[in-house]
Amino acid sequence: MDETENNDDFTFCQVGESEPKGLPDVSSMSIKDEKNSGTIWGDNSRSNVDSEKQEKVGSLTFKVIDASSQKPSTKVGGSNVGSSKETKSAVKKPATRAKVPFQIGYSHMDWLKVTRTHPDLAGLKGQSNKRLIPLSEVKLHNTEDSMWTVLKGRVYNITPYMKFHPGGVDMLMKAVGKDCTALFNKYHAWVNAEFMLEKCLVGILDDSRK
Ligand code: HEM
Repeated sequence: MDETENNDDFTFCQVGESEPKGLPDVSSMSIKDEKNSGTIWGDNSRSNVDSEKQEKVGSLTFKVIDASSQKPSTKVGGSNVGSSKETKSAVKKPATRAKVPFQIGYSHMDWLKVTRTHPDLAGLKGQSNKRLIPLSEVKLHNTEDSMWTVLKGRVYNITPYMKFHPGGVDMLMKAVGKDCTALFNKYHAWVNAEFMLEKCLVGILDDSRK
């Protein structure tokens, strides 16, 4: 078989015998039951804890330990094990992502089909999509029949994409007539909009003009 057809491209890495340097010896550590010791850190590390209080989130009860005056003696790879900051950040609620009901005919695949079949999604009517466009012109396109946005320095006509947006029309409306790069990155920096909106490109943002 030709070597280029060979799918067997796994990379194996040999694990050496020696212990990695700079890590604590975990074999000597022990995790004690709450009933016996009250903590999983063992007795020594608790001696300079400032205060300890019980807190409740939903059905979970946990202890918040304020060790702010503790010296950073147990640093491993840049993180201070058992610091009060870390203990508290575990309590932080995760950001909720509202699920938008899926509409038949408006899936990602449906959108891709539209981009392949529609002759002029951007509404260019023969104009070049390399034209330099000032933000003032983008701002004018905030009506239902023409909605423009700026994303990463490019100007798009997102009117045809509205109903296909998995985050919903209302969310995408926040992008209309302005630069939505920050919002876009906040919600989904991983989305390849350059590819998805390729056919909606109307021009390049002109930074030199207002
Ligand atoms: C302008 C270009 C945009 C494109 C091409 C786009 C595309 C997408 C895509 C492909 C998803 C699904 C991502 C996934 O499931 O991992 C998504 C979800 C989402 N988008 Fe956008 N988006 C854009 C702008 C925005 C803006 C400006 C906002 C906020 C104001 C926003 C808010 C959201 C939210 C909240 C979701 C999550 C919906 C869910 O989890 O069900 N998007 N978007």
